[in-house]
Amino acid sequence: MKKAELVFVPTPAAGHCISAIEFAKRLIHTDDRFSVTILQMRSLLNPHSDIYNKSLLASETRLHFIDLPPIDHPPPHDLFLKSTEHYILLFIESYIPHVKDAITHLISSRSSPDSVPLAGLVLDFFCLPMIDVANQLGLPSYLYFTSGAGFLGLMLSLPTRHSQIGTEFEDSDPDLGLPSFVNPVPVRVLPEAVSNKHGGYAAYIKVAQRFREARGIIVNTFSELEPYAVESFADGQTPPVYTVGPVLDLGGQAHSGSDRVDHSKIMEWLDAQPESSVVFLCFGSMGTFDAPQVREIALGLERSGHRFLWALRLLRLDGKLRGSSDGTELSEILPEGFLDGIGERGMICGWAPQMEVLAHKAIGGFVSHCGWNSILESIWNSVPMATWPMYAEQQLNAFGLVKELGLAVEMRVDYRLRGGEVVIAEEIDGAIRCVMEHDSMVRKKVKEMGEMSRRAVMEGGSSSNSLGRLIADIIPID
Ligand SMILES: O=c1ccn([C@@H]2O[C@H](COP(=O)(O)OP(=O)(O)O[C@H]3O[C@H](CO)[C@@H](O)[C@H](O)[C@H]3O)[C@@H](O)[C@H]2O)c(=O)[nH]1
Repeated sequence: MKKAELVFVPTPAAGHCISAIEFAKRLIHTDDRFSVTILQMRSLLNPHSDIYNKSLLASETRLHFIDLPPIDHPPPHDLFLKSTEHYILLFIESYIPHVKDAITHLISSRSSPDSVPLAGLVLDFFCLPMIDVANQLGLPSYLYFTSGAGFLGLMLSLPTRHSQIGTEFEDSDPDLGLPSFVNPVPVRVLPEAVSNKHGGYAAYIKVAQRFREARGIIVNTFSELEPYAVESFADGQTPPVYTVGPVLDLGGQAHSGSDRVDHSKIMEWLDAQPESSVVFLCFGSMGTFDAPQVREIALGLERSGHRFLWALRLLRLDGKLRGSSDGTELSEILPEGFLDGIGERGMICGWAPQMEVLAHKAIGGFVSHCGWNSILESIWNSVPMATWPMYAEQQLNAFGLVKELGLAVEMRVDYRLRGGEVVIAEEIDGAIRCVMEHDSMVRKKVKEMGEMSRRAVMEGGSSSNSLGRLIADIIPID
């Protein structure tokens, strides 16, 4: 039997890395000819990855991890504050020599005729400059895209616009006609990077220019969710696109590190709540708020009168709470009497077992930052969302959910607003009421889409078939 080993290079941040690992698991569980080696850079933002990886090593015999040596000169931290995307790209590019060494070593260790040959690289989108390494070593490269097809369409369109216009987007630019969206897309919902003059735009262009060099693009979506976008890729220029999603950490294993808050307490509290009565607020692996915004959320929750579970993280990446001193107690930030007043009506935690929470019958709505994994998890569990995008492509995802798909209620948030503006309690209250009480159409659509998402990955479903086509491309039938 012909076997094949793939080398995955994920961006070392939770939203990317865990998705890539889950896809690797999907691949090896679907076809026992595959094994996967994952090259790991030092984690940018996910200190818990080690715990997860160790547990996987014990259970997945065809999944291997190689820790790349640390880089000598990481980019200066102030670049991160000017443009996260620029920083991440520089960080990843510094790893190229280590990636090349690791793969060269893997190839030379398989020189005997009965060893499993390397069949290609699977790269995260920030890792696309590593296509050069693959080319030098004579290996094909696939892109594993951890976000949706709508955003993929934007990335594919950037090189053409860049060759014609050559500069960053401006807020005054007219709405954009993107093949991956039915409606014209306002520039204000594009990722901040495309307007960023401190390296963010240049980083996006650099990466976007490599997309069409991939042998195939694997996307964590399913064709029933974004049919318009998926069809737009059949343009004769885009490499084959394989929609393989939802790829999810269904067991919630990846996010259950031992130092997380007491998950069983959260689940016990949910068990005691009536069906569909709790609104869940959670903002991804990196979403944090400053003190004034935390207060407004608390006031919004109070006004709405709904039961809530709020995954609240105060600390920023620099370890400090903006507008407050380090180590500020929650009770000093929240409105007076809030913690005493909520009684059994609400629960605040630092990190929630999101997948498990969304699957719980007590959850009636989800206020989400619209990270792509959160969106898929919400759809999978048929939970309607209220959108609160924060950074990266989340505003575009929110636009897609609300305007194109009708799967979410819009909260008016302009994440580009800087300088102390907050989303006020009235807006938060309104969105919570809308998602919990009024929008039966959204609820119905999410339920239908949730069912479709589960069918997509079953045998004969669209994503399962697409994965089959990908496998046939990697190991062609003789
Ligand atoms: O308290 C928490 C917070 C998060 N999660 C999990 O963490 C993951 C978060 O992923 P995602 O929703 O995609 O958010 P980010 O971590 O912010 O993901 C990054 O990567 C995504 C995929 O590329 C992008 O869509 C986002 O914009 C980008 O910020 C999900 O699986 C959640 O279930 C928890 O389990 N508990």
